[in-house]
Amino acid sequence: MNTSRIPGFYNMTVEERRELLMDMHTFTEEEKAHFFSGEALPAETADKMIENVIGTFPLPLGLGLNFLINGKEYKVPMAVEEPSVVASASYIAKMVREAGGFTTEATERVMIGQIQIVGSPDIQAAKEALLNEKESLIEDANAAYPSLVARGGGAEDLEVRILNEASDSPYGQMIVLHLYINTCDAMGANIINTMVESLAPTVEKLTSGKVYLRILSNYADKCLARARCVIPPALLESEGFTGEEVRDGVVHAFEFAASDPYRAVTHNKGIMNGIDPIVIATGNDWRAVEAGAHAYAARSGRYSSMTTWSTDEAGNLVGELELPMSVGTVGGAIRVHPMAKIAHSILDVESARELAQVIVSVGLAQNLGALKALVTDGIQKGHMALHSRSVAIAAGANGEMIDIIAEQLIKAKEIRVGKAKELVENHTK
Ligand SMILES: CC(C)(COP(=O)([O-])OP(=O)([O-])OC[C@H]1O[C@@H](n2cnc3c(N)ncnc32)[C@H](O)[C@@H]1OP(=O)([O-])[O-])[C@@H](O)C(=O)NCCC(=O)NCCSC(=O)C[C@@](C)(O)CC(=O)[O-]
Ligand SMILES: NC(=O)C1=CN([C@@H]2O[C@H](COP(=O)(O)OP(=O)(O)OC[C@H]3O[C@@H](n4cnc5c(N)ncnc54)[C@H](OP(=O)(O)O)[C@@H]3O)[C@@H](O)[C@H]2O)C=CC1
Repeated sequence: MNTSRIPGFYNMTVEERRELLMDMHTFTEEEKAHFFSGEALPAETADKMIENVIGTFPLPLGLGLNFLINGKEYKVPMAVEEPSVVASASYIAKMVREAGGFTTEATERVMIGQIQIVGSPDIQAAKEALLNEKESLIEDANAAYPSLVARGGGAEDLEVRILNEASDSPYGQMIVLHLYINTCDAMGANIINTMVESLAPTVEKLTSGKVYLRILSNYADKCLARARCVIPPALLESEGFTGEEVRDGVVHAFEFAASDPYRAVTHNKGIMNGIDPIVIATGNDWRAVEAGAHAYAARSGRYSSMTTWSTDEAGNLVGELELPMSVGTVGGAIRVHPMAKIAHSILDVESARELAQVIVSVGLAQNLGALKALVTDGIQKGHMALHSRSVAIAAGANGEMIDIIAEQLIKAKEIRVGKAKELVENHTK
């Protein structure tokens, strides 16, 4: 039974959770071996992935539960070191599923390759020359990656921009060619770079200029994913707060973030709390996603909230998130890192477009989790209660002592390492 609603999952042992997943999903023997061995990434594999390897740096991998997106169930693998993130995502996903779940959509997967051309004697003539050869440039780019074209992707369009045209610009004029490439299910950085590099000699000839940079743009604003949720106030009710109060608080919190970059950065960090863990767990490039997301949040010219929260005519809370999402289900480390392969088996998405839509849903849920806590009890109550276990470990607790010290910290309402050290000393006396 493929449901993502597994009440009490967090009360099971790690071993019990793994066993349950084995029953719910199909894994290869190799995946099972990795899953149970505790060795997430063998040193020999790590040594082939990056340079100067001296070890690996594991992160906890948890499951965001309860996600219902476009009517499909998802258990979301999340690799993250911060307590309460997974719990909060699961909490809001549970609420949203009661309201019918997330609805999402995504554009086609069009990524951008840039070619920088400097020193053309007649910049307008150079632009014209490139545009006149548009079809043959696209053909040449595709000839550099025929397997992508065979999959239904490849270079589809081309644009030419002139930068710094104004005479008072402090920087030199240059031409930038944008090649629009459908990268199918790959994030596409290497594919794009291969294509734009292959065009450079022709571009130099056509423009009589010098080509410098030939690289993808991480501002993937033609590769967008959107998520939406509509929540009746009754589901938002919280101890001491009506659903309407919570709803209005969330809308005010959004307006704060939309009006003030100091708040917007923290608000958006809360969104990335949900996004980065799934991007990491699925073996994707989280720096690329982070860079694109923050640039998109500043697309109006002013850095602002990535999400919007409003009230509809029926009084429901409506949340929306649209972001560039340059992720893949193939390529890069995805089929190399054993845990990324396992994460894909659990997540069970069929395409990069589907993965992108799951990711923005988690980002939207995570944002609401934080905002709901902030406009009611404050963040410390839920977050610090879960953080208390890390504090106990930092103070030297181990084994069964961890939960005992964590409990004592919560009771004392002093969740800090100094207090935990005192408690550990008393405990071991
Ligand atoms: C932590 C909760 C969810 C507790 O909230 P609660 O009301 O005590 O939760 P509950 O006990 O009623 O449980 C509700 C559901 O939450 C999940 N859940 C509940 N507990 C667990 C757990 N231990 N492990 C796994 N899942 C858990 C689980 O799905 C559960 O349903 P069930 O399965 O029981 O039917 C809530 O207080 C919360 O969402 N707090 C916000 C936490 C948060 O945002 N953390 C991010 C770190 S802070 C930060 O970095 C960002 C920030 C805040 O600065 C961003 C910003 O400013 O905007
Ligand atoms: N600025 C940036 O963001 C940069 C990022 N990178 C890194 O690049 C990597 C991502 O590049 P990417 O090009 O995606 O990865 P790869 O270089 O691994 O290319 C993906 C490969 O997947 C194969 N493939 C199999 N099935 C499909 C499918 N359905 N759709 C598309 N391709 C398929 C293709 O090979 P074939 O056609 O032969 O089967 C293709 O070569 C990441 O590791 C990233 O960190 C690198 C440079 C810059």
